Amino acid sequence: MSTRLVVVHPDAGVLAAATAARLLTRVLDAQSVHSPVHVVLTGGTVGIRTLAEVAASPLRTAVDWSGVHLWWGDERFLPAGDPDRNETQAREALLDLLVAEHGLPAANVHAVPGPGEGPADVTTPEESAAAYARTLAAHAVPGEPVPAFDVLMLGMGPDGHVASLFPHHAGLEAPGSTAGVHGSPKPPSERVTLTFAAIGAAQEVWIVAAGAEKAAQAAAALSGGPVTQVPAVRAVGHRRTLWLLDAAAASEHR
Ligand SMILES: O=C(O)[C@H](O)[C@@H](O)[C@H](O)[C@H](O)COP(=O)(O)O
Repeated sequence: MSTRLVVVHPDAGVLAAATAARLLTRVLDAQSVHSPVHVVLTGGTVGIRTLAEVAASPLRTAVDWSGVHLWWGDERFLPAGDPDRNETQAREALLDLLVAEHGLPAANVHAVPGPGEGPADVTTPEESAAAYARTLAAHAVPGEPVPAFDVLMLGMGPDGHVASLFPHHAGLEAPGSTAGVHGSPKPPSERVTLTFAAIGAAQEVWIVAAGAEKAAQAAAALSGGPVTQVPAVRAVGHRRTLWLLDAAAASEHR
């Protein structure tokens, strides 16, 4: 039985700082029980701001990063190092620091292959998705498609998308654990995303959203709107789903 919690913070800055503290203590709790710990990161302004808050937190030194694996819920299909890649922004905000000074093995950072990357030398979002799915499966319990992610973080767009799962898009019903995306309404148009099946494998799913422009879709998702219109409604954790909002994004939720 999955439980749901809605937590509202006064503004985006406090939301990012609180989510960073929550992530660090959740990783600490998880690694006191099992290793490795798997965390899925998100792109977007609040997602990256949360990583910067982790980098600024003294609590980061309490985590044994050698036993943590980091993944992405989605990625823009752009060349390695492109400033618009979620990976690039995450490395700049936090991951480079964790690798350089806190013992996070570089091999534990599982980037989604961009054009020309990876052993498969991918050329399309579908090839990248397939390569990413193979890596996910290689780190899963035998027979499972993806690891049992301890925490899977998601931002939410004003249209209610999470990861790169957009309203009325084919990705909503994609089989398997990953999918290639074309025609994304949020640029760039080509992306790679986890599917809802992969998202649902997470013990905890955290949807982190700030801003009045998210209020209508946050309220729609929380009241159970159709997934074709508000994909975030299907972002549910196996054990727990947290909606972490600022007051503006929560302003239409009753
Ligand atoms: O690749 C991406 O763009 C993100 O993964 C995307 O899903 C993002 O999290 C939402 O669009 C929210 O973004 P903002 O927090 O910037 O509104």
